[in-house]
Amino acid sequence: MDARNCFSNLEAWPSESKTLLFLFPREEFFLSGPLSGLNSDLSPLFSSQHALLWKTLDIFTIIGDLVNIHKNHLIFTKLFSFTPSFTGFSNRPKSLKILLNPQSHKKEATQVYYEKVEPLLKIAGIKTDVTITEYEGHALSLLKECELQGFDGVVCVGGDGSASEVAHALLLRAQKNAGLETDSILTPVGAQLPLGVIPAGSTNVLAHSLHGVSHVVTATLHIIMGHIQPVDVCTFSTTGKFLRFGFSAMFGFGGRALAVAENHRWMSPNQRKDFAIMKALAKLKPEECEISFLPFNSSQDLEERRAQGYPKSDCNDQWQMIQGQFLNVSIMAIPCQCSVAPRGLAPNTRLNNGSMALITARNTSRPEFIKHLKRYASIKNQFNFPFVDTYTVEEVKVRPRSNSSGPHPEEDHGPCETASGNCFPWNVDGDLMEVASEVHVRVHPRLINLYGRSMEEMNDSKVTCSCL
Ligand SMILES: Nc1ncnc2c1ncn2[C@@H]1O[C@H](COP(=O)(O)OP(=O)(O)OP(=O)(O)O)[C@@H](O)[C@H]1O
Repeated sequence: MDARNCFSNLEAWPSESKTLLFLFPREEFFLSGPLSGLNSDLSPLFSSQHALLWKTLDIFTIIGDLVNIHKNHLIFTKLFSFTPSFTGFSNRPKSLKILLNPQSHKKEATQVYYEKVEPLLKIAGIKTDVTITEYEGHALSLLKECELQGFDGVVCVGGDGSASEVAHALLLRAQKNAGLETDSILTPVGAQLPLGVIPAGSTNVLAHSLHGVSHVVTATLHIIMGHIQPVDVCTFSTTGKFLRFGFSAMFGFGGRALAVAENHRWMSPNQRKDFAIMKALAKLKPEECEISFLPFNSSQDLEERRAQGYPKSDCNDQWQMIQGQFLNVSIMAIPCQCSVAPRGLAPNTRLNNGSMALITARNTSRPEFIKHLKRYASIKNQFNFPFVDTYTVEEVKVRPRSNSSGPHPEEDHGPCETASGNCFPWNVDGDLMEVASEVHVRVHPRLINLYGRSMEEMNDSKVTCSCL
């Protein structure tokens, strides 16, 4: 029903204060009229953010004198109160642990939090405990030990690297709490607390994939409403040793470009990103490797598969293998949407379908590879190239055949040198992971709950309106 139809009967109402409960999924409405008696805390809602708030909140209560409805405007003579109604939102948090990376992107996370996020959390009556991280890995070490009893969720304000570090830390903590060995994690247990992601980084792939947009207020409102979205997570291990949890990874071009960027941290984030891509393209080289993968068996119900126990590494007969020279290998459990790839780096995967996209780009000419990269920004199919293959998988093993094809270790975009020999750069959620040998990636369905709602669910929901 059109939300405006709900109001057609209201003209007959006596002109006194009313309490109205409306359900307007994704409708855009504006309030206007003197806001007399309105709690001053609420005023930010009616300034620059109000249109967005109305679009995003599903249910809210208005107490005031409604005198007219004109197009999308609800006109009040008085407005005493305006509060989101949380009836039925059982996951709505009351207390949150906030981890804020002040160094993300152009160092704007602190301002973003205190100007845009905190006022909304305050209005919603949510208590917060903020830690501003002081160094890389601070969130991880803090979440190992800190008391989380009494918190309903953890929120990360930062970019993908920070969000991934916090997700990794929450999952590691869950394994320890469950008494599980963390040296080699085969069947991990899920994180105990949901994670909210406030985008304040340079790419914000996780927030974009969750909300369809990288938008601070939208992300905050999902947290306030307690919208929970289960999300698949990958484990990365090498020679049987667990390395980390993560959502996506790139090997080859994607790993090398990140390694260059990390070596030029002194540049501004945008400059660094452009420089790294240009340099990695200029020195484009294929990696000789063997990739084995276990195709996703979608015919089996997820629950059934979980009950059978994960992973299925022992089903050796199902494994497939490809080998040769690859310019890039992407392994993604989430769509990885971002401004340069609005449909996603892996548009065919979903947040929680229990599978990963394996996308391989074999060796080709530089212009052809660039054409493929440019397609990510367009509406054309980025995979429609003879050298690109896509697979839907549950597990992948990437084994670089030798280090000889890579450039000299002194160059900052090739295999790096460690005490144990050369190693290869991987880009895991925007973080550099350097590994000398085979990397084994497994997907674990719905291992973590994130605050948000998948785009498919939002698009599927029916527009309803109920007036009480
Ligand atoms: N105070 C700090 N100083 C330096 N590094 C930090 C600090 N706090 C956190 N970090 C680290 O900074 C890394 C990158 O941060 P983050 O991902 O938030 O920003 P970004 O790289 O700008 O964004 P994106 O990953 O979206 O491109 C994270 O891995 C995190 O561990």
